[in-house]
Amino acid sequence: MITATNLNKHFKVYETKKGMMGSLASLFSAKHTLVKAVDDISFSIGEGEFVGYIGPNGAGKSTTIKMLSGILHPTSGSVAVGGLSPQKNRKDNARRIGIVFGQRTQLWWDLPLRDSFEILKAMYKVNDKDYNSFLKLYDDMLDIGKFIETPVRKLSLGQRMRGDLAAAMIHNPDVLFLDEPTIGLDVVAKTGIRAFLKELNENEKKTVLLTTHDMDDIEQLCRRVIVINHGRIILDGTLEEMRETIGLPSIMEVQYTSKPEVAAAAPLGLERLQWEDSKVIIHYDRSILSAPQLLKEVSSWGEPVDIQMKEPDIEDIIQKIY
Ligand SMILES: Nc1ncnc2c1ncn2[C@@H]1O[C@H](COP(=O)(O)OP(=O)(O)OP(=O)(O)O)[C@@H](O)[C@H]1O
Repeated sequence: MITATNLNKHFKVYETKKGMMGSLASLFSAKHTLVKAVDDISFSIGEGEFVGYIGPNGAGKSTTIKMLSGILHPTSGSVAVGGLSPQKNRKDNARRIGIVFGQRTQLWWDLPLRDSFEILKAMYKVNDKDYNSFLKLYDDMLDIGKFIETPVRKLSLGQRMRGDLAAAMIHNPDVLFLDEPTIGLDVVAKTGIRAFLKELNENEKKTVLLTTHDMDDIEQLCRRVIVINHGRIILDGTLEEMRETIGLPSIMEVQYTSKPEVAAAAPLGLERLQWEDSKVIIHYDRSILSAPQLLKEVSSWGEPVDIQMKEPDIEDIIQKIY
């Protein structure tokens, strides 16, 4: 369904000098550095897959998505969506894909949400019957009926994101590219968006490529993850394989009634300890040390009043892969 073959995108970044004369000189200077934003990557995603595309800031995720959606041309190599090149068949590709960039909106800021939908309906030449089914389905799944008459600028971030997701699906594409769709959302809004994406994949059979910095998105939605760093793929496999390869650390935060007395001899599997007054943050390898074993250990250090389990950030995971 989606393939990238020996894909490269290199950007020439020209050296800029300070001051007016410097800026003028830079115009004629040939000095530049080459940024290999995407560096010889290949992958293939089948119909109906839900794949997490993860990596630290500047890894090359957005650049890949921009090439898959036809916004950018590869320096070399190729991409195909449903067998077609997005660069050579921009219009056909646009009908087949939906895109959401969490940091930007494709909705018209001052218009009610419904007007944005109607503009997109006209752009994609969606007939009335399909449009009405779309409105019904997305009201059921995202509750958009509640705020469809509200100008986009007055929507909460969670509502705006739901509007953006619905807008990306107005022409019923088979493939969805999502670049950080849960960024900045609170827990409740994130849960709603995840439930919607799960339904879209499982019931509507959409193929999804998701970029996120939130490990919970990955855990709850993706069976497969592609990890990219410095433009290169460093891991492509199931979540279980990623866990095995990395020995994924888990985090437990324990709040005590007073400063705890941590035992000098750490149990096997405990990797890192951080103190913040009466709170202790523990990074541990759960393939060696189970949560119940750790709970028993931390209970002997003092009187816990609150215990929270956390997943590591994507950045922690990438660091661990290296
Ligand atoms: N138009 C451009 N000109 C020059 N360099 C660019 C351009 N676009 C991206 N880059 C560089 O390419 C690299 C990859 O950027 P990209 O936006 O794809 O990363 P990302 O993985 O999406 O990061 P983030 O998680 O921060 O969004 C970075 O070093 C970035 O500075």
